[in-house]
Amino acid sequence: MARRTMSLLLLPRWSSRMFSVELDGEPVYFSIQEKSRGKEVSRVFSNVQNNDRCYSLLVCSSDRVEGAKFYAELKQKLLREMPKECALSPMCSFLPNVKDSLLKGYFLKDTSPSASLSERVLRELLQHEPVLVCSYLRGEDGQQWTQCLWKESDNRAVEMSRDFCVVPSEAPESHPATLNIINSDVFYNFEEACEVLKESADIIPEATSVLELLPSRVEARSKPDFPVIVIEGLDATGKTTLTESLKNALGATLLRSPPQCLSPLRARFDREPPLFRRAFYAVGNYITAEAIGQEGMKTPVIVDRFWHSTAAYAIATAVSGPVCNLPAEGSEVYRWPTDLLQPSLVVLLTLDPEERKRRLRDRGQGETAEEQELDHNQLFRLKVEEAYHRISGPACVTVDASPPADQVLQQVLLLIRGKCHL
Ligand SMILES: Nc1ncnc2c1ncn2[C@@H]1O[C@H](COP(=O)(O)OP(=O)(O)OP(=O)(O)O)[C@@H](O)[C@H]1O
Ligand SMILES: Nc1ccn([C@H]2C[C@H](O)[C@@H](COP(=O)(O)O)O2)c(=O)n1
Repeated sequence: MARRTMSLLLLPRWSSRMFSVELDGEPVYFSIQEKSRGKEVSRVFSNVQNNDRCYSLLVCSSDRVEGAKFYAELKQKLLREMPKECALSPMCSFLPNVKDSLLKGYFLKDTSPSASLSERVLRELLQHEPVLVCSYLRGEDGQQWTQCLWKESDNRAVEMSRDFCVVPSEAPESHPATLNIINSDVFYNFEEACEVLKESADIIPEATSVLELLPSRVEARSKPDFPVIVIEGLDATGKTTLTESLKNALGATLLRSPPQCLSPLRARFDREPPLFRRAFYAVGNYITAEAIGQEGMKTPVIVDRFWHSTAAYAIATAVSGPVCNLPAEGSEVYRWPTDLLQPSLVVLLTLDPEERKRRLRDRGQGETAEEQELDHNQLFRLKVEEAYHRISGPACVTVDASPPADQVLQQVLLLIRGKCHL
């Protein structure tokens, strides 16, 4: 196994860090603080029995491509190699309010009879991979827990200090994922998204094919002469139906993001971790923008999904838990990219979840993993919709998509005529 590059950035500030473990889809926070009597036990440890063992693993790579790939592989590796009694919860560590300080990993609770298998797997990971490994020791009072960082040289667990222990913490002002959204989940200019594809070409050969389809740089084009109308919404809200009708009604050109030329590569990137998947969709918007620039000189242009989709799905996936965990309205994560063509109007189709499900069932096509997630996970659906609403520059205009298709069309035509003077 090749030795991977390890970042030492966090070690000296370990005690300033906060930790978050996902329990039932909700982050539970703790930190490492000076021991004092009467502190509560963190909820993370409240159901740990005497013979159970707890560990944390944090990915700590100085190379973002390697780190993203390894984080995705780590889960599979742990599921494969750890004892079957070992439960895995996503966790992270971060410096509150410090951008790019997020380290992702897993919290492990091992209830198997012996420590030998799990400790062998963890020792091997520590030797060969960019990970920090900690184990947790219950204090003599049977209540407080100490965090022990494993030392790399001899694979021994080293107690940070008996004077420091795990204590529950209040949720930070913003969800930890927010600290790393920019340029990991959402890209705010063409160059940043391209850079990820360039860096990943060694491990994802298809990245080279995507790069070959891209404009060499994004040219500052003059605004198209004709209006550009983007139709957004969750799957099965009626985008395809409406965009086809608008095309006919307005004599418009219909474009999509991602564009047709990326279709053969899409499934490959949908299987990749968020860093690569999101960079793929981000550059797709720029290819579509090129086409909008050309077609918009000749006819009105209708676009089926654009930047709002790219950002809203990425933010909603990155941020766990309920809608209130999303970055607040007005946050910089909702801003429009500096170099991406701005449409004249963005329409967001909204639909009652039951009606959307009925339409999905009636359509009977396969769903992508993210579409299945939307179906099963009410919270995720709410977060995507809310993120759509918060994106600005241009903001979207909501249209109720539950009436019959011809009525939705008339409603949107009214909007277009009002806003775009068509
Ligand atoms: N206003 C409407 N009333 C009833 N059914 C509709 C309406 N609009 C679309 N449908 C039907 O709902 C289903 C989903 O519509 P459509 O494919 O247009 O959605 P979509 O948003 O493009 O989905 P996706 O994003 O998954 O491609 C289709 O079977 C379509 O015929
Ligand atoms: N411009 C776009 C278009 C799509 N996506 C992503 C977001 C979802 O994962 C999925 C939905 O697309 P659909 O299956 O309805 O074609 O694709 C994006 O990020 N940016």
